[in-house]
Amino acid sequence: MASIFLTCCSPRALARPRTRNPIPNRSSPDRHSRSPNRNRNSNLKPQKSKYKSAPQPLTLSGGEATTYNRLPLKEDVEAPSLSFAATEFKLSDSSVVETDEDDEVYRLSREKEVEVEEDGMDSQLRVDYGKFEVYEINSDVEEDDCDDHNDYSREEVSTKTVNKHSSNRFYETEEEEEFTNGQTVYLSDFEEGVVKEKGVPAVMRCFDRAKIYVKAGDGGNGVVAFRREKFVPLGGPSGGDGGRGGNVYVEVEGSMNSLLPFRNRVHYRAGRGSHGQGMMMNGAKGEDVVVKVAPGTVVREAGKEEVLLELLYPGQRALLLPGGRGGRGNAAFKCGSNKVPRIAENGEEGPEMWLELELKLVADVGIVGAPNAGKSTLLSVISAAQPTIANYPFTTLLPNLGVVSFDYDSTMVVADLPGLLEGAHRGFGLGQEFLRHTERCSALVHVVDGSSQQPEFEFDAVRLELELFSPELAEKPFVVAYNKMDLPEAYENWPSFKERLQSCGIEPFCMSAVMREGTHEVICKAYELLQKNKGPNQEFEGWPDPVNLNHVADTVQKQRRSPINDFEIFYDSGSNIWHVVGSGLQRFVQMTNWRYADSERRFQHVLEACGVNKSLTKMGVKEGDTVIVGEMEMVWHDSPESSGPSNMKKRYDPTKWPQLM
Ligand SMILES: Nc1nc2c(ncn2[C@@H]2O[C@H](COP(=O)(O)OP(=O)(O)OP(=O)(O)O)[C@@H](O)[C@H]2O)c(=O)[nH]1
Ligand SMILES: [Mg+2]
Repeated sequence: MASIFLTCCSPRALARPRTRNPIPNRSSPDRHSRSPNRNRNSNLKPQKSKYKSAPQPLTLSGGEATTYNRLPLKEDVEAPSLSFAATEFKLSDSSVVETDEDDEVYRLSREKEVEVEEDGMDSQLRVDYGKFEVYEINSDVEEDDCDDHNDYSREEVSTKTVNKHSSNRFYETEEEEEFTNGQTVYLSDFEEGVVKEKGVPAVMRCFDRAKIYVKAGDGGNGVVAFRREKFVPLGGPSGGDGGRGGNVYVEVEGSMNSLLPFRNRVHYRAGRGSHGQGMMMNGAKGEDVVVKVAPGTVVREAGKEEVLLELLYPGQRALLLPGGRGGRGNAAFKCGSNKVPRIAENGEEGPEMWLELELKLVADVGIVGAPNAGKSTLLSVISAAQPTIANYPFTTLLPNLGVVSFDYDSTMVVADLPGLLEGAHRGFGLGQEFLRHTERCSALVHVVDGSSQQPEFEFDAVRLELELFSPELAEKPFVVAYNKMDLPEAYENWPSFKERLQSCGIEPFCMSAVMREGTHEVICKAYELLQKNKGPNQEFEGWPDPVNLNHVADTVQKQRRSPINDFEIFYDSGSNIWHVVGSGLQRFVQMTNWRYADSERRFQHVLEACGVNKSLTKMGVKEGDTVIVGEMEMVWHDSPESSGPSNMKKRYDPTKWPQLM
């Protein structure tokens, strides 16, 4: 385990919530303008002699804020398990923090010692580095995060951590602390997969993930009515059927490129069908609801792995949940033996479900690289996209898409992703949050900041992160674009970088994104790779079979059509209760309107006809036993002429009566 030293501010400062953005304010004079004019001094094509004679000052934007990402050796990361319990990582040769053996919580994967200065008191604070998530974000996102109601409460998490460290004054007042090097640390439980969720601001989390509730409309009820009209004696039953409930559709909206709208709306309910009316008037159909998602959205049922839908192309529409059938009115029950039926059905309940949406951007080429390498600048140069560009790491918090067009026929969609940090595959930084968006890319462009201290290591770091995140991702064809060639240090490093990569069989490209030099070659190469490795986007020929998209609705319909005599019986010997379970039977119970006298008779008849009574007798039901079918609870009575369940009562009455004192 490793240790790290942290300088603490005054306790007052600690107690106060502090911005997580260690980056200079936008209005701050420290911050460099993104205008290419600042590079006017530097020549477009650096000439060695010129830089030697009059080297450009290192204050040129683009070179100074580059973060150098040193990665641990791959074996060091891979060897230990990432599980929570008692795992040791050796990230450096620093001293290992002693942890309390009794407390499993403190036995974490990595620990770094933090030196704290507090009110003149210098002390060595032992901080469990594994509990921190390190990232930098910009302040407007932070605000967004704060007002998120669905957000996992960071305070909750911190409180837990505070309790664990209750003996430590530093943690009693502080949930976040800044490292001296400008990084902000949040306390959170270090549990694989959970850390990322808790630490990532809502706007970023909701960018490509959402959880929504959908419900198809219930069918309208049928009614009992009789025709009464002058000169029409015995007009007969005239109760109309209820209207069908509205359906739930999921449709791909081409203009959407995130799932952020689902932050504002979570519940999608289709309208219920109108009830039938007298004079044979059927109810109106309920209003459909269309859930619009971005191209590339994967739909799952909440908590399940199985993918229900994968919606890739604008205009695709899937019928997810069909609305409930309208109940029949008494006119529908008229028959030769019963010309005056006093019975009508309830509308069928519409199915409901919680869905998890996940967006994997449909891009042909993904631009990856360390923070501040110039990825967004490249995208802005090659496409009409206008991503935010600034001279500090993690300017890009959400992926940006741009369309590169070579001519009318050949275009490709390019995604600029947030920068990758050391440990990104374990949730550090932001990049990993969005790495899955490259899974659908056919090629990658690695932008390397040539002005960083060791561009080769920066490149290796990103490669390693990709590999650790997903080996398939690392196998995708890629172009290496060595950026910022207009800066002297980049120019000087280029030969060694090129040599190093060539020795590995990679032919790197050099460019200056700001000066728009060399970018065309890079993008042409990426296009060439794309053509060679056509992904799912290119394989698409024509619209997919619409029946496939409606398979969820088909399953629901199939379930609805299941025969009424398809049931199972379970016996609870402790309480003498017989449970009769079968979707056809349960649906029948739900649609029976018990207010009408004929309904109970019909129900008894159905139980007899579909063999429930016979099966119960065979299984040994006794006088007084309870029989439960759907929401109805009955008592079994043996009688010589006809035995069967009677004394029906609803198991749970949904009506909530006010409590009278
Ligand atoms: N001198 C020089 N500066 C560049 C060049 N390309 C980008 N920059 C500068 O580098 C800084 C970072 O550029 P971005 O495009 O925001 O970098 P990024 O990789 O998108 O950064 P993140 O979004 O934070 O990961 C900006 O100040 C750019 O103006 C270049 O070719 N030459
Ligand atoms: Mg960027």
